Amino acid sequence: MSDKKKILVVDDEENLRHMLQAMLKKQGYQVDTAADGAQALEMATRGSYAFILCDIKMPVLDGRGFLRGCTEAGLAETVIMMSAYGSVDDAIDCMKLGAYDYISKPFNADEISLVLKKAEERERLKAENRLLREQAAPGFGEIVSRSHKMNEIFRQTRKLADYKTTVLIHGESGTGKELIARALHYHGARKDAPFIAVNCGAIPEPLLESELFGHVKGAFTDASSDKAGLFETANGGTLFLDEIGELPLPLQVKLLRVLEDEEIRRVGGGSSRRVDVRVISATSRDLTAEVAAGRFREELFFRLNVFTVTLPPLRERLEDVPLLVDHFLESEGKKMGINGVRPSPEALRAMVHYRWPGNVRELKNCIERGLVLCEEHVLTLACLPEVVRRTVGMERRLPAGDDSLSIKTGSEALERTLITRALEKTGGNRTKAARLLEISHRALLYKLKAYGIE
Ligand SMILES: Nc1ncnc2c1ncn2[C@@H]1O[C@H](COP(=O)(O)OP(=O)(O)OP(=O)(O)O)[C@@H](O)[C@H]1O
Repeated sequence: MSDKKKILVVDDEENLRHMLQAMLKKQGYQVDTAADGAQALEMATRGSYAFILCDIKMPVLDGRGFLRGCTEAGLAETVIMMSAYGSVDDAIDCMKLGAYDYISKPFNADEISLVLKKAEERERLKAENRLLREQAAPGFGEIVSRSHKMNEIFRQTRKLADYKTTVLIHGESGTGKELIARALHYHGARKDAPFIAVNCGAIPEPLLESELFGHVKGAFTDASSDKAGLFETANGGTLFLDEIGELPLPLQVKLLRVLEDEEIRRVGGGSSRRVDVRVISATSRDLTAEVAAGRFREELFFRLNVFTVTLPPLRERLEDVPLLVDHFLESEGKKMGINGVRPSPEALRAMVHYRWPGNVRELKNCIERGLVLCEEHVLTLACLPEVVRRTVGMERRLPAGDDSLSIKTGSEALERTLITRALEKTGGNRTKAARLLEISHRALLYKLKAYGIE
C-alpha cells in the first residue's frame, strides 16, 4: 500500500482538475478527482482523504452542500475551498460550515503547496496532542493503568460498551469494579441515560426488593405512596448491581425473571411495566463456588455472566503503583488544595513493594493521608502508614501479612524487589539492569514476564 497522502480535487472545470492533479502529483500526493459535490461526497464516504480541495460554485451539489453533507455523514476531512477571484465572503461562509481554509483562484504551485503544508502542520499538531493526552492518562475513562492485563481488559470492554450484553465484573475489593462499570456506561450508547449503582449487600432483603422493583401504595406498612424502583429509574440506561453474590435467593429468582422478560412488577402491584435496562454486576466472591454451594442460582449466574471481566489485584500489576501514586497525588491534592507534592524515592519504593490487600482504594487512602502529613511538598516514608513503611528493609520484602516460611515465595519476592530496583536505577534499561543483577539478559526478560513487571 502506498504511504502517499491522498487528496481529492473537486471542481466542475475539467482543465483545472487536470492541472491540479498534475501539480499535486508532482508534490508527492496521490490524487483523485470529482466533478461535483455529490460525486465527491460519495468518494469521501468510501475512502478517506487527508485533504479535499473543493470548488465553491458547482452544478448538482455546490461547495456549501458538500460541506453540509460531510457534517451529516460525520466526515472529519480537512476541506480547503477554492474560491473564484473576489468571492472571499463565500469562502468565509464555507469556513463557518466547517472548511479549514480557502485559496483564491487563480493560484500557482507555490501557493497551493503552502496551504497544504499549513494543513499538514495542523494535522501533525492534532495527532501529537492526541498522543500526549493518551500518554498523560493511560487507561479507560477514569481508570488509570498501564499494565498489560488491564489494557487488555480496556480493549475488550471498549468493544462491549455499545451493547446491552450483561457483564459480570469479578475482582477483589477496591480493584476498580465500579469504575469499569461506569466506563462501560459512559463510553456507550446509553451514556445520556442514568447509571444507577446499588450495593446488594448493604440493604436488608425486604427493603432491597422494593428498592429494585418499586412498590405500590399499601404494599406494606410504610408504603404510603407508589414508588418507582431502581429498574424504572435506570430505564434506558444501566443498573450496576454491586456485590451481586449477596443477593438473597428469592430476589435472585425475581431478578432472573426481569432479565428474561424485560418487565418489572412493583411490589404489591398487579400489572407489569416494560423496562430497557442494561445490567452490569460485580462480585468479589467466587460465584461458581456459590452456585456449587447452592447459594446462587445457576440460571441467574449464566444470565449475568454473558461476559466476564476479571480485574487483577494491584499486587499483580505493581507497575501501576507509580502511575496511581501520581494520579492520586494530583486528583486528591486538587480536592484538598495541596498541589505539587512528589513522593521521595524511598516512599515510592515502599509503595511499590507493599502488597496492597485493599488494592487501589487502599492506595488512594494512603495518598490522601500522606497529603495531610507531608511537608515541603514531599511525600516521605514518614507520611506512609506503618504497614507500608515496613516493606523497606530486606527481611520485610517478604510478602506483607504472609506468615509463610516458603523459601520459594520469599525468594520470588526478593527477586522481584531486586529487579524493580535495578530497573529503577538504570532508568528501565534492561541490558544494564541484567548486568547489575548479574544474570543474563534472557533470564531477566523471562523473569520480567513471569513476575508481570513492565
Ligand atoms: N485504575 C484506577 N485508576 C484510578 N482510580 C482507581 C482505579 N481503580 C480504582 N480506583 C479508585 O479506587 C477506589 C475503589 O474503586 P472501586 O469502587 O471501583 O472498586 P470496587 O472494586 O468496586 O470496590 P468494592 O468491591 O469494594 O465495591 C475508587 O475511589 C476508585 O475511583
